[in-house]
Amino acid sequence: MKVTFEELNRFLQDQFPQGAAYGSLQKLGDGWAEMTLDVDDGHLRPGGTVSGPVMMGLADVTVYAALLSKIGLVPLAVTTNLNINFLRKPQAHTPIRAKATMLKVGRTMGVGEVFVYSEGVDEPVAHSTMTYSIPPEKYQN
Ligand SMILES: CC(C)(COP(=O)(O)OP(=O)(O)OC[C@H]1O[C@@H](n2cnc3c(N)ncnc32)[C@H](O)[C@@H]1OP(=O)(O)O)[C@@H](O)C(=O)NCCC(=O)NCCSC(=O)Cc1ccccc1
Repeated sequence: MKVTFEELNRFLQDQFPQGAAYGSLQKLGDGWAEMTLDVDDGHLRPGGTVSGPVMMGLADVTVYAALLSKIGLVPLAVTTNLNINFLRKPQAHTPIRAKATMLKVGRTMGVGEVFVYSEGVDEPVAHSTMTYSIPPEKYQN
């Protein structure tokens, strides 16, 4: 593991303070991460359900966290592909939780998957796969 929970949390707070709107880091392991988001009125769409971009944003930053656990604090690692299936309707005003796992991390790219859950419901509300591009060393800081 290239970074601890505390180091990554500090990095996110310093470099990406607006990221709190996407979710907050809860757990970090070697190649995996969990983040949650407290759902409020601003996250809802017509019909009173959590909007797709909200779930997608949480999924994206959770894979970012899982990737950084493997490669260290690399700000310019960027998403180049994201597929998502919205599987079930999340509960309104109930936190959503994302659990991301890296499937492969190479020199130039990382592939991860993430499940999104609505708290209190066992089955996932969304599933996403993502590819991140890892910059060459000269662009890593
Ligand atoms: C850069 C690249 C991924 C690849 O470029 P291409 O031209 O296809 O390939 P090329 O190899 O020619 O490279 C050209 C030059 O670029 C440099 N280089 C720099 N960085 C990288 C890198 N990472 N990967 C690779 N290269 C990198 C590289 O060294 C080279 O420099 P050089 O000519 O040798 O000196 C491009 O397709 C792109 O930017 N796509 C859009 C991605 C995007 O916007 N995603 C969404 C926002 S992120 C998000 O939302 C998630 C999030 C949000 C918030 C918080 C957490 C997570």
